[in-house]
Amino acid sequence: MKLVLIRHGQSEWNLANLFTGWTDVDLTDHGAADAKHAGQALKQHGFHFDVAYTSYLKRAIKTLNYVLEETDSLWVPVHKSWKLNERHYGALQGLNKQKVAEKYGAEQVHIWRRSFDTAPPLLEKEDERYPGHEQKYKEIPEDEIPLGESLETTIKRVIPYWEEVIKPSVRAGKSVIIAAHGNSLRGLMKYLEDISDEDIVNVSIPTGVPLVYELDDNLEPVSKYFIDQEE
Ligand SMILES: O=C(O)[C@@H](CO)OP(=O)(O)O
Repeated sequence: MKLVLIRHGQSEWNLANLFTGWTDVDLTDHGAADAKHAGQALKQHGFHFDVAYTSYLKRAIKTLNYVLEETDSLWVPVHKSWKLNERHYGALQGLNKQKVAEKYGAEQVHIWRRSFDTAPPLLEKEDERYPGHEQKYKEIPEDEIPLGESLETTIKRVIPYWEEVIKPSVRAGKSVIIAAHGNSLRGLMKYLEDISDEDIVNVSIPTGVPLVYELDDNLEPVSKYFIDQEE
């Protein structure tokens, strides 16, 4: 069985080097082109999909749509969930990564960006960036609306969604693609590959490049590879 993961193509805030998290920024033209190339590469390698999963954020949704279009799979059911959203970056959202590094030090910024269990500074509920103010998050119980997430707390929402919703589709033999984000996908990779809390610090995922897992009958990964968009 194969499972395809793809991080969205370059977003406006990737380009501007801003902490993004749940901020719903669009793809750049470059990001849209990356997503189309990813779809073309998947098609060349014989991929087609039966079902797709993505987040509530347009950079992932649009990336998925480009991939589905290029693989003649626009018809497939698409399931969206906030549980696949990027890690919420709390009070860092909207700040420039370089400027924050100048103020707090590169090491602190690396810890905020890549550590397993360090959360960013949290938002206040009165903050306009609080997700509870947005229509699309009205379904989330108030005590589950994040004020800022570590990778560890992101995993606590991503993995139940994988186990309860996505995994049954894979187990049923469906060809599944998940279009999501750097840190929601790092959380899933950590779980699938049993990567340690220490080693996950060194894992980053490129934008707009499909990552294929080949899974055995127990859905344990037996191999993984990126599909190069230039091929
Ligand atoms: O800003 C963000 O939300 C993420 C993804 O772009 O950044 P990083 O995990 O690389 O800090």
